[in-house]
Amino acid sequence: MTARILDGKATAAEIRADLAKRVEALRERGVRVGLGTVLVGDDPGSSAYVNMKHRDCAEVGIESIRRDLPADASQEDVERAVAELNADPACTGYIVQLPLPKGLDEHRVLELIDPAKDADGLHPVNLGRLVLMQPGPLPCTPKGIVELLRRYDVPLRGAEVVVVGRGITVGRSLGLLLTRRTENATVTSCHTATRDLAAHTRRADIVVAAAGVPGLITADMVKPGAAVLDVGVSRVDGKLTGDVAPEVREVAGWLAPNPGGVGPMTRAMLLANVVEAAEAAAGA
Ligand SMILES: Nc1nc2c(c(=O)[nH]1)N[C@@H](CN(C=O)c1ccc(C(=O)N[C@@H](CCC(=O)O)C(=O)O)cc1)CN2
Repeated sequence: MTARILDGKATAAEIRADLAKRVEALRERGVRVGLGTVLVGDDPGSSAYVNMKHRDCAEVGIESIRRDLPADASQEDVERAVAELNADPACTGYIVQLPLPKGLDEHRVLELIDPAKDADGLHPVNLGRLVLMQPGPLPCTPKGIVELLRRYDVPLRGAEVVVVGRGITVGRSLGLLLTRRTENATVTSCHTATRDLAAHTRRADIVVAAAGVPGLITADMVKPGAAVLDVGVSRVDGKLTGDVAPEVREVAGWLAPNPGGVGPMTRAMLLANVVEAAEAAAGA
């Protein structure tokens, strides 16, 4: 068996085309849509992601607002940038690119974001809404994963999903999303203290690998026909490397590769969150 590719790049392009029409409809009603980003430091990965987010904005017709701060920016500098974006009427929603350089208090910064402008869904109020299964902006990577699975008709209801990694941007939030009544999956959260990872993944209908350990998921750890989504990001010899070994393609039923799978969906969902916020504010 060779896995069907869950093509996040193509799917994200379709989503952007749809969002461009919605942005145009808002513009015709006099509503401006703007995405802000706060980038601290010069980490090449983070800079590349932020550049891609602004390139996507240009394609869709969303205005870009950038706050790029140097690597030695203080906590006060970052908090000032957040306060400016909270107050800026041109900014519909914004994100603080993570991770922040060491020494900065990430939680404190996320707490200062106006929850109504939280395009990442990572403010404690919005994460609380997710826990309570109330409407609100959803974290972009988990939202992108669910959208990708839906568009490729990967069955979710009652599916056994193993999520490897418990970070807030992916693993932890994804578990909350997939156990909502609209998704109805059964989720097992695996992490560094999981005793027998392979025993869990072999039982799974869907494996989401977000550990950041290159090649962690090997073919013998995957049930034939399962869906495998590679969300891990590591740089090996300067090359982006995922958590899923290449041979998994011969066993899995579906595969979201890395690059080209979940990453572009993360960016598309960020734009979707901004457009949804603008539409809600405009009563559209
Ligand atoms: N504030 C946030 N910070 C981070 C998030 C997040 O959701 N919000 N997630 C990750 C990184 N991330 C978003 O910023 C992200 C990851 C991957 C991609 C992407 O398009 N990847 C491409 C390939 C890129 C490359 O070649 O390097 C792909 O997978 O095809 C975009 C955004 C951590 N930080």
